[in-house]
Amino acid sequence: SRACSVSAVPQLFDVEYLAPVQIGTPPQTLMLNFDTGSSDLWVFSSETPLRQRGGQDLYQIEDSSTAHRLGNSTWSITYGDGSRSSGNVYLDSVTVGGVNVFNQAIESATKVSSSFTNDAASSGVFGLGFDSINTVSPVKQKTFFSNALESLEMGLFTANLNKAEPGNYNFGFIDPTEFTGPISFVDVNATRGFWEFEATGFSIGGGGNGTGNSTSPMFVPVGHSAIADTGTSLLLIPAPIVQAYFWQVPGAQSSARVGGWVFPCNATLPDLIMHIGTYKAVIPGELINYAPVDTDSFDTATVCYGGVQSSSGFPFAIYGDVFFKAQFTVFDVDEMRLGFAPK
Ligand SMILES: CC[C@H](C)[C@H](NC(=O)[C@H](C)NC(=O)[C@@H](CCSC)NC[C@@H](N)Cc1ccccc1)C(=O)O
Repeated sequence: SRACSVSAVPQLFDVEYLAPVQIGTPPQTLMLNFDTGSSDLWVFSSETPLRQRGGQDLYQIEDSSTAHRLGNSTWSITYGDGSRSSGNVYLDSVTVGGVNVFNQAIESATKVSSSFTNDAASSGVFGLGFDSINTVSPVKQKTFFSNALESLEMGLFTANLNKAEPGNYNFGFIDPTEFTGPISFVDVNATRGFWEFEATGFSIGGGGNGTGNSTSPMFVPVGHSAIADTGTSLLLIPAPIVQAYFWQVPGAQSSARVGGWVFPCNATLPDLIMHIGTYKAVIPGELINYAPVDTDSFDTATVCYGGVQSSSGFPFAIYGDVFFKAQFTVFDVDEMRLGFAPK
């Protein structure tokens, strides 16, 4: 089929969104982390050492009649959070929501780091970045989207993620029921292999309880490069913006112990508006209350962790799932652009 849709299921605290992928013949369905911030499709498999498994469903290579080894090829990937995995490469049939790619490179893990072992729900990562950063050696392999492109109605896919309930990824078409108003587009720079774009600044909106000030909030021109990364949970942006935001929240502080900005869970959080070209991406305050850090047994006040944190340490901002819960996003490789619309 020339288009497809697949559900995106949030895990606890929306830390990641997993989608079902069929691999091999007969089809084996695995839940994979759809990640626009990387370009390797890798899975836990029958080659993953027993002590590095943690209950994940596995790609049983020997059970697939269409699997064949990609000779003397290996892969090895490191992610921004320090997690890593590596292994061998097979070609096999992959189907997502009914769209099939016959000889998709599937990277079988013979080694994974502990954060992957400890994540029982995820059987691997489904890269949706640009082929240039695929790690297979000696010959880089293409992503599913890249391989499926010629058979898709339109050369794009969309992300429609939700807080604590399933959303979906669509390939080859834009579903007008998933957003409101016109889609605003911004150019993509794929030089670093990511869906990279330029944001121009921010403003801080009214509180969640409609106490927004009568005049429109002041635009602050803190321009920055950013990548659209569905594989990152939070919205990581320049420290001055995060500071200015949490200075509006009584009791908020940047905690070295916790490793980021925290605040009283009963705080009313203002909206954060990221300006991208002429588009104003509103992230409602309630999405910025990411999760409780801990409950102080001596009083009801609990400490909560910000869904917006600093991107210092990275060469760009990382617009992760907190952003995609608020904005319908189009990843358009035909026109090399990203599209955003309110939901
Ligand atoms: C430290 C490694 C740097 C970041 C770089 N690696 C990358 O850029 C990789 C491809 N992408 C990533 O590490 C990031 C994007 C760049 S962050 C600087 N996205 C993917 C990540 N969020 C997905 C993930 C999924 C599940 C578990 C953890 C992480 C490299 O290999 O050089």
